[in-house]
Amino acid sequence: MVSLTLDKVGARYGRRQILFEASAHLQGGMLTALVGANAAGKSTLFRRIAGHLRGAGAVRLEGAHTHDLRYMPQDTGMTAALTVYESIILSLKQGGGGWRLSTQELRAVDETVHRFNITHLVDQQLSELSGGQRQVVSIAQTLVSRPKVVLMDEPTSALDLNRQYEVLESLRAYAEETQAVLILAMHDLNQVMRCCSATIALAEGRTLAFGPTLDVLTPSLIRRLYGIESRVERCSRGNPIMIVDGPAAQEAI
Ligand SMILES: Nc1ncnc2c1ncn2[C@@H]1O[C@H](COP(=O)(O)OP(=O)(O)OP(=O)(O)O)[C@@H](O)[C@H]1O
Repeated sequence: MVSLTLDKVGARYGRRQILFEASAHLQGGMLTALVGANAAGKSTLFRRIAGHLRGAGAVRLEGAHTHDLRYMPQDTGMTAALTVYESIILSLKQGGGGWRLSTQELRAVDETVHRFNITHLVDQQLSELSGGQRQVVSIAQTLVSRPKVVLMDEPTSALDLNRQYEVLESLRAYAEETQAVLILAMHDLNQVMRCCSATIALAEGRTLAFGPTLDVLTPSLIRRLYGIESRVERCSRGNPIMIVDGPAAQEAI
């Protein structure tokens, strides 16, 4: 089992402190959401965990090494003159090991292409993809090497409703199969409630709450995070959904 512990993690850009003692303990095998308002520090926390930024506190991995970690930033900028298939192979080969593909590696590429339902895109040039297609290809590139720790910055922000469901289900299946730690920075709280077992809530660089998603995403926390009045109800299938009533009164925040 893989686990990731954030122990009073801090981070700064130059002299500006962005993260303050962010703490959480994440188990593998499920999806964890990272939520918070714009500029709360979600991407900064990912950069700190990925080792792109230094800072106070400690990031501890158990059952995995730092080379097992993949970070998919918000803007993946696909400019290389490659086909989708070539780009996924390139991602697999980034860890080294020469250019010859073993049967196992070929199987990993094909499995990933199937998992994310992009077989029809494999021969297409990256430059010819739509925004949503690029996002799914980027997810495939991130997971092809079967990393044990995965940080994804808004992985479904460009996807239509159907594709969001499909991709989040595939990510959940990947986490279960590999027992990997997957953290997804997300703004769609309904998708978070549906797919993510645990949630970290970040506000102004501090972890306000961490735990089972439905315990974290209470109306009072949502009011505090976003200044929004909301309530949680059940849809016709019994799943929790968040109803937004509107902006909270200033004195209530
Ligand atoms: N490279 C950088 N240099 C200086 N400041 C930065 C840099 N990147 C981000 N910041 C600042 O750090 C703060 C947190 O930004 P971050 O990108 O981590 O927020 P976020 O929670 O991911 O936001 P969003 O939901 O809008 O993507 C912001 O105030 C931002 O201006």
